[in-house]
Amino acid sequence: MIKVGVVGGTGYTGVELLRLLAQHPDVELKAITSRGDAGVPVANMFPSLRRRVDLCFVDPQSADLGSCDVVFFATPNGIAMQQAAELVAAGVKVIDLAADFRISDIAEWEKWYGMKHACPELVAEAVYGLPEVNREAIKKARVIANPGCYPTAVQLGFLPLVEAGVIELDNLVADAKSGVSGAGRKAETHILFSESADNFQAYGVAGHRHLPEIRQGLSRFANAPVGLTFVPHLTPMIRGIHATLYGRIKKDVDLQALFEERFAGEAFVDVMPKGSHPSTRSVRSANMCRIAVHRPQGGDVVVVLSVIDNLVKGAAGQAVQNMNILFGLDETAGLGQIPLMP
Ligand SMILES: NC(=O)C1=CN([C@@H]2O[C@H](COP(=O)(O)OP(=O)(O)OC[C@H]3O[C@@H](n4cnc5c(N)ncnc54)[C@H](OP(=O)(O)O)[C@@H]3O)[C@@H](O)[C@H]2O)C=CC1
Ligand SMILES: CC(=O)N[C@@H](CCC(=O)OP(=O)(O)O)C(=O)O
Repeated sequence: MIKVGVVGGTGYTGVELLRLLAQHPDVELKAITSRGDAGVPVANMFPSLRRRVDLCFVDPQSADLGSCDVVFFATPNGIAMQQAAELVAAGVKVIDLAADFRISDIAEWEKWYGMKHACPELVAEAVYGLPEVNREAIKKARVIANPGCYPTAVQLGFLPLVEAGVIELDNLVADAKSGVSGAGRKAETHILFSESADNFQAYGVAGHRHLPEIRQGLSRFANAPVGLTFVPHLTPMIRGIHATLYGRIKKDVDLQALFEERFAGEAFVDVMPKGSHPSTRSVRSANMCRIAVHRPQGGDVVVVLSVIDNLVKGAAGQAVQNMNILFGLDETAGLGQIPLMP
């Protein structure tokens, strides 16, 4: 059994990790942290986990993380980078759901995240955990930077087009909508029910911190610089991201075949039949990205629709997928959930 620690077990991605890990055949949960709720049984806070998780939260300072095989950080940005080096030195694998190890350019990271990086040397060796691109490197990683939610939906949607040189790279557009759980469980005015329900709003148009992450990924796929306009929106649903992606076609290829071939054999990317409009509900609670590719009126613009559950393929599910790859398990172990309908 793989001994697992979760730092940040009281948050949304933390409890989602617990839901998935508690059903995983090869995992033993050893430590789940909370600063404010240390000593409280996990199942008291989350009755959905009654009879599945019998641990109490422990304070992160006193948690025995060094005896785990892998530790997930489901914490705000800037926490994992303070503890990763010590864990790695003790032979513990680290999977960070936050952004501490996602951006190779430290100055760029410090600019967008507004803090000094505590551990730049590990950024250089960390592997960006997008399995559909980096599977081989993930197998050997000591630190995995789990991708952001928007970056997962946007990169997977653009991947076949950018890799194959099918679209112009100077002016890609990603118009993305997220459910409110994307903002986490901490109290903030803009995510109050009376502010976010029956409402719809763009934000971060001038620059969102996922912009450099997406741009870095797309530039690597293309092996060339990429121009991207990224506009996120908050939409009144709990879970889900819907990304609508636009690019100008420069090479006339069978787009449906391109997508089907690129993702053939991928358990967690579903290329839908031609003409489809994937819904966020079709991936709710599942580790899945569903994609449809369109060429409206046969023109020179390609439109890709990419949907994920932000908490699963956009966070905890992808983190478990990375753990499976890292430990040589079946990549789908513990990730067989079928989305909830309705
Ligand atoms: N929500 C989403 O859809 C996605 C989130 N992410 C990223 O995952 C991370 C977690 O997000 P999310 O679960 O939404 O956030 P939440 O705000 O819901 O939870 C944050 C968790 O971190 C713990 N925590 C906060 N500060 C510290 C600290 N200084 N030391 C140790 N633990 C701490 C909190 O627990 P306590 O206060 O009890 O200690 C809580 O359990 C973030 O970096 C986020 O950006 C990534 C992809 C998608
Ligand atoms: C709806 C909402 O607020 N979403 C969050 C992004 C989600 C997230 O958790 O960001 P990371 O993946 O980088 O950690 C935001 O825009 O800040």
